[in-house]
Amino acid sequence: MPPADRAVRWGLAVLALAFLAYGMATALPAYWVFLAMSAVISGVLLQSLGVIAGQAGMVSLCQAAFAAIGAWSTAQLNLWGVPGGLYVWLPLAGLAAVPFGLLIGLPALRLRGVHLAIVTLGFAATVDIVLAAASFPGVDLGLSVGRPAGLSSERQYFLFCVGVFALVAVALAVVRRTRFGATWRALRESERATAAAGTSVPGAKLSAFAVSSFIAGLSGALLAGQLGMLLARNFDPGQSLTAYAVAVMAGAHHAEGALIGGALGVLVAELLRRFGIPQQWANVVFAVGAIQAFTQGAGISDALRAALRRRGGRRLPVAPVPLVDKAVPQAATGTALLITGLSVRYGQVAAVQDVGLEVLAGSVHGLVGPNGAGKSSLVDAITGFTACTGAVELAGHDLNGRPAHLRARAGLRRTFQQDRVPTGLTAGEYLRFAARRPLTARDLAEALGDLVAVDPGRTIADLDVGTRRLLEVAGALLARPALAVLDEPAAGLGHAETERLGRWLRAAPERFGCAVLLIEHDLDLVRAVCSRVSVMDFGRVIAEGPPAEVFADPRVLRAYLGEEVTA
Ligand SMILES: Nc1ncnc2c1ncn2[C@@H]1O[C@H](COP(=O)(O)OP(=O)(O)OP(=O)(O)O)[C@@H](O)[C@H]1O
Repeated sequence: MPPADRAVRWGLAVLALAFLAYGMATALPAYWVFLAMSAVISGVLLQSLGVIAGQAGMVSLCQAAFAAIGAWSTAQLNLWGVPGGLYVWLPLAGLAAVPFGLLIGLPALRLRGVHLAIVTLGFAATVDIVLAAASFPGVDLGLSVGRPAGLSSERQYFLFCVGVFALVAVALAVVRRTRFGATWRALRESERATAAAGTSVPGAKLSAFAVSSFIAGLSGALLAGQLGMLLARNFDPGQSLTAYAVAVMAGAHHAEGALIGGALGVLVAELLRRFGIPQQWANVVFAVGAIQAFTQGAGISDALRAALRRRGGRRLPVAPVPLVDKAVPQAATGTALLITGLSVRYGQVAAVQDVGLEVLAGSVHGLVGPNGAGKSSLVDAITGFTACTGAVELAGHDLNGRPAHLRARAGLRRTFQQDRVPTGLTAGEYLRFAARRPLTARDLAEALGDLVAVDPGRTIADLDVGTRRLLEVAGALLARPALAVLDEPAAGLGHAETERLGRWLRAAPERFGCAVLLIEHDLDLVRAVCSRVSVMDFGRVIAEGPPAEVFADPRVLRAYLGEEVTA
């Protein structure tokens, strides 16, 4: 969708929310306004989960603890009488939660899944114990958190909460369009692919925790303003668990999902109360909803958006445009990649042994060999994903000891044999994320029209594996690296797609100013696009030269056919 259309759509959504909120504030009885306010505040907490769990794909079971820190800070600022009232205390409360978010983010650098869940739940329990022992500031004195003059009535405060929710929603929507936002969604799918695109995985995880804890801190401050007097049980670990289940069920990574989740949380609790059913049953309802969302791979907001998309019909594909334009960067000269004495071991297995390889700048160099020859291990070692001995130089710069994302930033890009393209992004978002540079509409149209043949707005989850593979190649080349290492890009492609890929690879040095190291089992493709080929067998390079010579080499025939061949 063009940015102008998106801005109009967001403007209309905010306007609709403002009208709805104003209508509710004026028409509903005071009790229902209070409930609606609770729903919106809980919606803000769910927005924080939308970042950490929904976008970045990390489990966090301590969001209520971050909210507690926000609420505690608000109560303390109230006790100190810091000027500005809630307008000032609110952002300060959000900021107060950030150091704790970063602290919890640190174990997340190494832990995933259930291990991270245990660490975050442990933090929630710790905060609960501390709060139970030392009550909120001002509570012992009977001092409740005051609201500024303009927010004194419940109706005014409800509208203020809606305003904060809308502000967070718009800010998150803006971030979502940026490379920063795309990074979180890429992280969710594959840390290796995120690093391969030149992004620091620790940085991405910590930033997600920082933003998420800030938003959770805001929700705590809003709750402090709503209740005035706070108790530890407002933020017990059970609240964090329930919030996680509701966020998954509702799809809190979208603003409407967070709002629906907040409303469901309040409505289910209210219904149970009216029918005299214990409140714990609400958790059963949300757990079932979360399981349903996990199995479907989509929460309520995703399902709603999918239904709207179906009603809106399919978009027209982008028209193909010619591949070569006039402003072609010149292919560089010299050496793009120089490897000397490189070895990789996995315990007793010597996967790569003392390999030397030179890829000339501006060339397409093939790397072939039978299964298990050590090609992928060599690629992992060059690109910083596997420990190795030996030296790797990119365009004269020593890469030894550098982590994968810094090698990518230095101009060494790669694709993966396994499908690692982040499915939550659209094709256009992925290319912008992978390219790490501003792409013109023409860049996008050429990549998506000529190589990949897909609309930039299509979500990658809807694309077949072959199309995703081409998209990954396009992303690596559009980054204009010094060297693009492509690990079996033609695997799973049809004949027409392989031909398109071949045309792109042949044109890549001239068009993108890069060299290509092509690891491939399709030897026809290798013959068609490579100026030189290296052949590996049992971890060593056994032959190197122009394709015609190499494929006639008896050692190569022996490696492939597994039998003695006389020259
Ligand atoms: N993580 C690992 N642990 C132990 N051994 C491994 C590991 N990865 C690869 N190997 C072994 O290292 C050797 C080289 O494997 P590698 O995957 O690099 O070969 P390849 O040429 O890429 O094969 P293919 O064409 O099938 O992808 C093989 O003997 C393989 O079994």
